[in-house]
Amino acid sequence: MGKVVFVGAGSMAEAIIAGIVHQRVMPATDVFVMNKSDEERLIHLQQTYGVSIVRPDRRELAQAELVILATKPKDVQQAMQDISHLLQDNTAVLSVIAGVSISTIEKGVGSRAIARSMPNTSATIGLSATGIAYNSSVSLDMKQRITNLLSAIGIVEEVEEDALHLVTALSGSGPAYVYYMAEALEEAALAKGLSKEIARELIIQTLLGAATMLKETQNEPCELRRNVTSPGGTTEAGVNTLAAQRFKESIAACIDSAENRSRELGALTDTISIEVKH
Ligand SMILES: NC(=O)C1=CN([C@@H]2O[C@H](COP(=O)(O)OP(=O)(O)OC[C@H]3O[C@@H](n4cnc5c(N)ncnc54)[C@H](OP(=O)(O)O)[C@@H]3O)[C@@H](O)[C@H]2O)C=CC1
Ligand SMILES: O=C(O)[C@@H]1CCC=N1
Repeated sequence: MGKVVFVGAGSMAEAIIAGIVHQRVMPATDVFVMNKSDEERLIHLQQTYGVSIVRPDRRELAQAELVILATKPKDVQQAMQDISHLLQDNTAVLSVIAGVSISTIEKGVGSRAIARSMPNTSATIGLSATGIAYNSSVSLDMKQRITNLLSAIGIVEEVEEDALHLVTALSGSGPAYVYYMAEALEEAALAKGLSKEIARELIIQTLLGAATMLKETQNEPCELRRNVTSPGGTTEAGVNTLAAQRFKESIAACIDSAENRSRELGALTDTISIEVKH
């Protein structure tokens, strides 16, 4: 991959940069970062990862093989307006922004190779679960390069663009659900007198062990659950309580709300018209 420019330098950009740099996918100095105004943030990324800061004339945008859009959805229109006239025709654009459609990005940066992805913050440690969709201008070669880049931060699954709303709800937001579960387990344990240190260690190992069992045994989650559940035992008592409190229905409603919000964010950005300079 040639030069890569991140437009937006927040937590998601940092997670991807950390993955790219730690996995040595490309020289850190070929990774450039720019944002709206927070210079301290750019310096932090430069000092932590060895990436380069886009210069004031933003010449790196004209030299980029790939531009990664990593702003909040509400800021992407302005960001695209600021950069589109600086891009070469053969520069590809990869978005990591929730909800924003490929057609909105095409309106913002012109007709070119565009990929829309949904990684998650586990990218920081190379364990993102990333969904991706492409427009028809992305060549097989560019798909491969983008997949290689994103593989440095975890697994990559190509899906139809519309499915990215669901992917966002499932694996984009997913780490937060797991952390919420960890919070709940820890609060329950602390309330019953276990020390925070011991509770934390037990919970981390339990989540890690369960995720690893799912991956390594390839068994169905319900089968693994049954293996833990002795008839008349403690797990049955606990799981029955979760079922009575409508655990699965809560999770289904959670995914539904997050997917709907992704669609809403997309609809909001689709309706804003921008002045395109290219
Ligand atoms: N956090 C997550 O778990 C995930 C997030 N995402 C997506 O990643 C995107 C970024 O999220 P996150 O990193 O958390 O957001 P942050 O708020 O941390 O970062 C947003 C960045 O965008 C920059 N920015 C705003 N306007 C412009 C502009 N006009 N030109 C250039 N840069 C601009 C900001 O710069 P400044 O600070 O100077 O204003 C900031 O660096 C979101 O769209 C989100 O949907 C995707 C997957 C997971
Ligand atoms: O909450 C959000 O909107 C972003 C997208 C997925 C994770 N964080």
